[in-house]
Amino acid sequence: MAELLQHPEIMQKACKELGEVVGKDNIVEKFHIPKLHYLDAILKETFRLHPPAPLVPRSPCTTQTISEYTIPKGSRVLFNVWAMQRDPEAWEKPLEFQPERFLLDAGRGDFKGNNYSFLPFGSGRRICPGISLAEKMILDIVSTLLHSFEWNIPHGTTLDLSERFGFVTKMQEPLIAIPIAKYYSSEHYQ
Ligand code: HEM
Repeated sequence: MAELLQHPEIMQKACKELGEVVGKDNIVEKFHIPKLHYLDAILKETFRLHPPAPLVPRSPCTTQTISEYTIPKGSRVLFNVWAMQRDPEAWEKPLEFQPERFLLDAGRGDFKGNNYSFLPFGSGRRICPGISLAEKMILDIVSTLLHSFEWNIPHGTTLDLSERFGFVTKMQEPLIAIPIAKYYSSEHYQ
């Protein structure tokens, strides 16, 4: 939501897609979600720039040598997914919020951990088992928020997208956004 408020043109495109797929005075339902390709690209771009779990831990069960590094058995290794997903060698204009990059190359947004420059849910045998639940819930919630309300930040304020680094990434300052009802009928909000 913060990135969308920062990029009104992207928010507008997402709302246009919702208007076409869901219809102006209908509520979002489960069968609409797989048709929301642009919103899905927004979710992937958000996970790329702001992975909720920025460090993925591993511990080798035997001593391993990778390039000139020896990693002793049992040591704690943290994969910095946050940095990997902003690597300029893997991503064009890595610091820009551009959902289109996932529309042009759908394989890049694979959550299964096969693409080592995009690992928001980890990879391998300890990969997150909640991927499909998380993806469905977030798309369900964000699509409903966008389709039901127009969003603005409070007058005279600016958005601060800086993050608090930790086990789970959070915004440094909580997002404050003001909803304005979009539907004519109040039934939709009950
Ligand atoms: C935005 C949503 C979520 C994100 C970004 C996320 C991310 C992650 C990541 C990065 C890992 C570590 C994977 C690895 O070590 O390779 C993980 C592990 C795990 N996640 Fe999630 N997760 C999310 C939601 C969920 C949900 C909804 C559930 C359960 C309903 C869940 C259950 C788990 C469990 C049980 C593990 C540990 C798996 C293991 O160690 O074998 N996660 N998650």
